[in-house]
Amino acid sequence: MIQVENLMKRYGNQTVVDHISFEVKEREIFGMLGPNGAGKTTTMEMIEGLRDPDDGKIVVAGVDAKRQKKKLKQHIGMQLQSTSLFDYLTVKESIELYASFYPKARPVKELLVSFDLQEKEKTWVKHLSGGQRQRLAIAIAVVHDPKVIFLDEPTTGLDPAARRSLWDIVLQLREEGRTIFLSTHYMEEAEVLCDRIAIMDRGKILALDTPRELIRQLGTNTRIEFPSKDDCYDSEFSTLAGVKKVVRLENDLVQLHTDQLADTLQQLIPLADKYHLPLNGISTRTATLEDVFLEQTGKRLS
Ligand SMILES: Nc1ncnc2c1ncn2[C@@H]1O[C@H](COP(=O)(O)OP(=O)(O)OP(=O)(O)O)[C@@H](O)[C@H]1O
Repeated sequence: MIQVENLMKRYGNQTVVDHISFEVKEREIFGMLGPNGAGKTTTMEMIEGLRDPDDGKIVVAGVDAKRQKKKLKQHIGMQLQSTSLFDYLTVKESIELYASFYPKARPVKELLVSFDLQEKEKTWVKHLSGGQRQRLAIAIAVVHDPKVIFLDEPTTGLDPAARRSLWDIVLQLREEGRTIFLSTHYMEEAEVLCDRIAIMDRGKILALDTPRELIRQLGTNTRIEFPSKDDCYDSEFSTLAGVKKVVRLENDLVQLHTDQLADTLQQLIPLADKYHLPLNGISTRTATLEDVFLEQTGKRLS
C-alpha cells in the first residue's frame, strides 16, 4: 500500500531522513518507533505530501506522492501532531466543516458513533478532554473514507485510560480494512498495536520486523537488573548459568541477559553474598521492544 525507496531529507547540512526504504502492506498497522528528533514526523509528512523530499520515491495506493499530491489527498487521512481544531465549534460542526471539503463524505452520525462522541456532539471543542479531542481529530481524518491513515504520536499526553480507548479505535480502523501508519515513542503502544515496526534513530531505520520477531532476534528472553556501582564483578556475572551478556546501564545499574532465569538467580545470590553486594531493587522482566531499542542504539528510548 505504501512504498518508500531511498527517501532523504536534509535541513541545512543535517540529514534528518537518511536514505530509508520500506513498504507498508495493505490492512497493516505499521509503526515507526523512535525518540524525539529521530525523523518520524519528517518521514510521515513526506509520505503525506506535506514536505518535499530531497531524494527518493514514494508511492501510496498506487499514487506518486511527490507528483500527484491532489490525487494522494483522496486516498489518505491524516492526524497531525497539531491537527487544527476550532475551539468554538461543536464536535458535530467540526466534522461537518471538514466533511464539506470533500465531494463525498461519511455520514456525521456514523462517525460520532464510531468514535464514541455521540454524547459530545453539541460540546465545544474547547471543552473536550485530551482523549476526546484526539478521537475527534481521527474522526476528521477519516471523514472522506480514506484507505490509508497516518497517525502522528496519537496518544502523546493522554492518560492510560484515554490511550487504551484510542488503541481500540486504531484497531477498529484496521478492522474496517484500512492501512495505518503510526508514529510513536511509546514502546507498549508499538507492541500492542503494530503488526510491524520500524525502529528509527537519527534518520535511519535500524530494524524492521514484527514486534515478536524483533524481540526474538535479541537471542535472550529475560533481563535481570540490579544496582552495582563498579564493574569489577562483571566478568564473574558473565560466567553465571544462562548469562549471555552483561550490560552496564546509567545510574550504576547492571543488566544480565539470560535465557535461564532460575539458574542465573540461583548462582547470583551466593555470589552477591560472597562479595557483600546488595541486591536491593533487583528486578527481572521479559525482554521488550525497549531492549531491542537499547541493543540497536545503545540508549534507552524512555
Ligand atoms: N522545518 C524544519 N527545519 C529545520 N529542522 C527541522 C525541521 N523539521 C524538523 N527538523 C529537525 O529534523 C529532525 C527530525 O525531526 P522530526 O520532527 O522529524 O522528528 P520526530 O522523530 O518526529 O520527533 P518528535 O517526536 O519530536 O516529533 C530534528 O532534529 C528536528 O529538529
